[in-house]
This record gives sequence, C-alpha cells and structure tokens, in this order.
Amino acid sequence: MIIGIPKEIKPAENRVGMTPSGVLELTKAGHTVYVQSGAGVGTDFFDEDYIGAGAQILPTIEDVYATAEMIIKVKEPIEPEYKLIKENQLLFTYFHFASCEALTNAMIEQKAICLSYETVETPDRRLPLLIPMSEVAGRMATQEGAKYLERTYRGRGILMGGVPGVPPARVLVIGGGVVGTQAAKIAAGMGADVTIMDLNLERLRYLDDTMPANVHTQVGNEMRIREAIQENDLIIGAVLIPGAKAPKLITRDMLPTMRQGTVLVDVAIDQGGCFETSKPTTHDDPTYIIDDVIHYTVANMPGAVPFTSTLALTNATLPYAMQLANKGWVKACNENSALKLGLNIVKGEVVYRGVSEAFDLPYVPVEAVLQKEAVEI
Ligand SMILES: NC(=O)C1=CN([C@@H]2O[C@H](COP(=O)(O)OP(=O)(O)OC[C@H]3O[C@@H](n4cnc5c(N)ncnc54)[C@H](O)[C@@H]3O)[C@@H](O)[C@H]2O)C=CC1
Ligand SMILES: CC(=O)C(=O)O
Ligand SMILES: [Mg+2]
Repeated sequence: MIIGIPKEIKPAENRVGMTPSGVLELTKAGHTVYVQSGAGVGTDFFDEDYIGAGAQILPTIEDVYATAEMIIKVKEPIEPEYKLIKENQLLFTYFHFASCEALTNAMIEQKAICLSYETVETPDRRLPLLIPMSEVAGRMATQEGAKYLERTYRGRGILMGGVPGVPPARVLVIGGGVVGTQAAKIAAGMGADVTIMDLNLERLRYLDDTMPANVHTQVGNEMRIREAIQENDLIIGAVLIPGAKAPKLITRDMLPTMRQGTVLVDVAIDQGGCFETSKPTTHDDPTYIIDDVIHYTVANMPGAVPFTSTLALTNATLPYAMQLANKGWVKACNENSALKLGLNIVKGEVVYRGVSEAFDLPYVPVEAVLQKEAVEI
C-alpha cells in the first residue's frame, strides 16, 4: 500500500504520525511510505532518519495527500487540509468528530474513509489508540494545573504538596479512567489531597485498592460535584463516553461558588469539554479566566511533549496500521472488531452512532457498509 505521513499543521502540534522505526517496519513489509519533508522535526526526527527507514520524502503536504492511499497522522484534519483529502482515501488519525460539526460535514463531503484512533475499541472495552495519549494528557493535566495554581498565573497560590505545618492542595479528578488515573497518580506523588469521582463503582473499587493513601474515591453526581468544587483547588475533567459529546458536569452557574484562583483543566475538551464554560485553546495561549476561575482547555495536550507522545502513539498504532496496509481496510476491519469500531465516516456515510447522534445525521450500520464493499471488491 502507498502510505503518506504529512506534517501536522495544527498550531503548536509537534507530534508526527509515525516514528522512523515504525516506518521501517512498514517498508520492510513491502509498503511504500512517503513522508512530507520536515514532518518529524518537532519530535527531533529528520528527513535522513526517514530515508534511512526506507521512506521517500515529498516536498509539500499537497504531494503527500495526492499520492497516498492511506494517510497516517496525529490530529484531526483542519480546514486547510479538508480539500486535500481524496475520495476513497483512508485516513487513520484522531478525529473527535462529535466536537466539530464542520469537520464532520467536510469528511462526509470528501467521501474519505475515516478511521478514528479514539474509537478503536477492543472487546474488553479498552481504547488502545487513545490510551497512550490519555496517559500523557493525564500526567500533564496535573503538571499544568500545578503551574496555573501559582499566583503569577492568578491561581490560588497554593503548593501541591504543602509543607510541614501547612496543608497540601486539594485536587478533584472527575472521571477515573486512563486520564483520571494518571492525573491522580501524579497529584498524589506531589503530595496533594486527591479525590477521584466516577459513576462506575467497580472502577472506584479498583482505584481504592491500587491508589496511594492520599487518593480517595467518590461516586460523582450533581450534588456531590456542587459541594466538592467549593473546596478543591485544582479540578481535572477526565470523563468520556466513547465517540460522543462529553456531558457538562460543571455548569456556568457553579463558577461563582468556587474560590478565587481555582484551576479547571478540561482534558475532555476534545470531545466538547465537560465544563459548560470550556472552549478549546492552544498551547500558544492555553488559559482564560471566567469569574476568577482559570480554565486550561488545550485539545492537543500531548503535542507539547512530542518526544514522549510520538513514540507512545507509534507503539500503539503500528500493529493496526500494519493490518490496514497488509489487508486493506475492508478485510482488516472485517477481521478485527476493534479496528471496525474505529470506522466513523465511510464514503459519505456516518457509521458511528455517537457521531450521528451529535449532529442528528443519518446513521448507517458499519456492517452494512463493509458488506457492500466486500461485494464490490
Ligand atoms: N485534551 C487532550 O489533549 C486529550 C484529551 N483526551 C480526552 O480525555 C478524555 C478521557 O479519556 P480517557 O481517560 O482515556 O477515557 P476513559 O474511558 O479511560 O475514562 C473515562 C471515565 O469517565 C467516566 N465517566 C463517564 N461519564 C461520567 C460522569 N458523568 N461522571 C463521572 N465519570 C464519568 C467513565 O466511567 C470512565 O471511567 C477523553 O475525552 C479523551 O479524548 C485524551 C488525550 C488527550
Ligand atoms: C487524544 C488527542 O486528542 C490528542 O492526543 O491530541
Ligand atoms: Mg485532543
């Protein structure tokens, strides 16, 4: 298969779709890989590294999209990329469709095959291609939150671990999945007093058994959230309903009840955000303040630590990319139910229910589309 790796053009996005070592595996398997010149520089991978891995370098993003059957990237395409995408081209990347109607409509119009990393789901309900970036974003959420708690940034001016004789900061993590667990682990390591809220009691049992003693668990409902936000210094939003818009758990009217300088980090922003006042920001200008509450809402947090993130992403995506390249998307998705669940939009049809519901678009079961394709092949 002919594979293309373009340079990411989202602001301050320094990751790249595949490391040279991942490219080497693809070229060894007989695939042709084109990499846009400079695609890896943000991660410290250079054209020579990709050439050494058997890739060919193309000068522009237009060349890569025009040449490749499968595009492997990191972030969802942004507006200038829409028109570069060809009919029947396979795009293997994050999309987060439910948070962006314009992207959804554009991909329907381009008639591409959109296989979203974030909805690839194994039978045990794990999201193997979201996990590595959630691990990064969860750990970063605490790191960033701790920074914005400093008074310089108009935060509460409280040190995460306190000092002997002065209590530590209080951290509330809403959503105890991958992001929430990693965020809580780092906050606990810094000495904060941490609470994780989730709706899933089994998950809370597991966290209670495995987390350090300064992490507590609580079932999260509206009343408990209303109470907790008044006493916590850093609040991290980490909920997910796969493929769907995030529920709004902290509403606008709750902000005045929080203490001045409270920091909200909404990691779920890529699915629309779980705080009503969240709107996406970028690493260049990551925060804004409403009612003296600091909001950090960067939708591509792992982009700031590209070395860790690109390696972690390729570790997870390569086995799936290899299946797609070796078998073609129809056979690969028919034979691997996890990959099949990654299909969100196929040649103009929405085949993922969460996306169709987000924008009231007609839903076509993915099996019907795969059957039709298999007949045509
Ligand atoms: N901003 C960024 O750069 C990044 C954002 N993310 C996003 O972070 C979010 C969380 O991802 P993961 O931790 O991997 O998901 P996950 O599926 O591992 O965990 C989500 C947790 O939220 C819980 N939950 C769902 N609804 C809830 C509610 N109403 N109240 C309390 N808990 C609730 C679930 O029970 C689950 O334990 C996703 O939207 C993901 O896309 C992930 C990586 C990077
Ligand atoms: C998961 C995601 O949106 C990211 O890594 O940017
Ligand atoms: Mg994101």
